[in-house]
Amino acid sequence: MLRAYRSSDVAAAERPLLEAGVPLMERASFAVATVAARELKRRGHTVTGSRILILAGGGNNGGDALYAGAVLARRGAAVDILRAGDTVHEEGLRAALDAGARVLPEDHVATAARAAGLWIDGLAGLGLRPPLREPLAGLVTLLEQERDAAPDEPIVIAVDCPTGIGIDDGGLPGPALRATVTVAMAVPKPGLLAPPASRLCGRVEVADIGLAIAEPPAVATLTGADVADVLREPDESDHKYTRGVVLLGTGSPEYPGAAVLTAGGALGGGAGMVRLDSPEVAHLVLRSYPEIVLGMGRAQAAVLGSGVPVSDIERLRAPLDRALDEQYPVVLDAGALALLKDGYADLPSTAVLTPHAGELAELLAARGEGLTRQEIEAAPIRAVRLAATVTGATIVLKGSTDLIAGPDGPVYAQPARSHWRATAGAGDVYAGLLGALLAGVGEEISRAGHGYGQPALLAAAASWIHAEAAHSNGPIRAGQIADRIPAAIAGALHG
Ligand SMILES: NC(=O)C1=CN([C@@H]2O[C@H](COP(=O)(O)OP(=O)(O)OC[C@H]3O[C@@H](n4cnc5c(N)ncnc54)[C@H](O)[C@@H]3O)[C@@H](O)[C@H]2O)[C@@H](O)CC1
Ligand SMILES: Nc1ncnc2c1ncn2[C@@H]1O[C@H](COP(=O)(O)OP(=O)(O)O)[C@@H](O)[C@H]1O
Ligand SMILES: [K+]
Repeated sequence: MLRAYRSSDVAAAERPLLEAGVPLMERASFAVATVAARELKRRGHTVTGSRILILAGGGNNGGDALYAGAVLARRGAAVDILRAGDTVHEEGLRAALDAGARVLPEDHVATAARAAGLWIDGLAGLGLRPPLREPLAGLVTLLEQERDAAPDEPIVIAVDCPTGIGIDDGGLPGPALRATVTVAMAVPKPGLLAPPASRLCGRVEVADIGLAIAEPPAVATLTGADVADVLREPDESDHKYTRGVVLLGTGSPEYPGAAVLTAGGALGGGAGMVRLDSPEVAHLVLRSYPEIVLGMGRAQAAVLGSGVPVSDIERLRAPLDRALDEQYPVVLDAGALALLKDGYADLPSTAVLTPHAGELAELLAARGEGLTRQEIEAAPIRAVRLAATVTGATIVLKGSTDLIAGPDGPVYAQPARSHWRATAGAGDVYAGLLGALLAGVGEEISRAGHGYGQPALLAAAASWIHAEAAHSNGPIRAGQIADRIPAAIAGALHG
């Protein structure tokens, strides 16, 4: 699991080590220089003979970059230093100059940026409160223009974070310097995992500088190994009912395919049985999946609303009330979200809402929290947390990176592996898959009260599986994503 911590938690953990004289900056700069050398090699270059631009701001982030410049200059690189800030880390600057680096005159920035094959962004790190002020804002804008104009894009190594991003909230309130690789010191910070800031980070590498943080993470990303831990494999004591029954209240004459796709997601996700309570489209679903059973009945989880138009949502009220009364998990998608606009003031965390940004804006507006779709997209971590707090439910904000928040615990940020996933019906497949995961541990969830944390963890696991199943170098249909879920699960369980 990638665990991201707020900058204040990182600073608090660093303090005693710095007071004890632990050379954190030396370790950090060595990690940056190592990554820089490796990236040059990947492109067929050597450190010797390469031209490198060190962007040194006034804080310790600039210090890291200057010491990294010293290491690279000693290894034969031609290193130019851009002093951005009235003061820079003096020892770092001396080390770089002693190793043969040179300080650029101010009016040479554009020329030096164009000449360098690799830039090290040490303009600002954890101490930054965006948006950038002048002169940094102008400098970053100029560098971005130079990069766009360059025939060969330079490699940009961000020290700790791309300068300008919202480190703790994932926002992008102004200009920021996009990176090829971000070398996160000790731990990632929330903006490295969560959009929109995460889109500027390139590949995130974590440098072990010997710092451990005990606090719970603010944002986390599951890996395949975490998903394997979360899934319960059937054993000799299982039968279809213990595996979990998923009840679908999905699809309608207007959107019949949604019933097929949620059924595909639930069956692919390993439900012991899938029941369908949508008589008007039952025959269509049976044609694709003869495994499904028709009608209401006992269930360990329900999936409601995918492909149900607002004109028809009253039919979802009975299955929703039943899930809430019997305390089993329920996924509320599309049409079912409209049902929540009146009443249902206090939902349990076992109700999992799966809106995209537009649906989340409507849901929040109905609860007196006026956030536009654009505001949600600009600060989505804040929006999912807010939605979880005001509803009590678990929220999955679907997008290029799915963001998942429960009433407590971290926000999970699960990135897509391919943007071909953005196709009609992919969300329906997700809803069905999530239903299967929730049903498989449904009994455990109800027994542990409302199982805080657990539904969010399972929703994050479903996002990982969905992203894996949708991984593709070319177009993919939602039905194909459903078909590839079993292989994605097998891959998580058995590599
Ligand atoms: N704390 C430490 O001693 C260690 C820190 N490390 C590095 O140090 C960094 C943190 O160092 P600092 O706390 O010095 O912070 P920074 O290096 O991020 O310095 C903040 C600088 O940005 C400027 N700034 C802040 N907001 C601005 C805005 N909106 N517009 C323009 N300028 C702005 C400040 O005036 C200051 O010069 C980490 O990210 C990491 O790279 C590592 O060396 C490991 C040890
Ligand atoms: N840019 C993107 N890249 C990858 N996946 C995306 C992107 N945008 C959205 N998605 C995914 O596509 C799906 C869209 O779901 P949704 O909006 O409910 O559409 P539908 O109702 O047609 O299924 C979600 O699983 C979401 O995570
Ligand atoms: K930086």
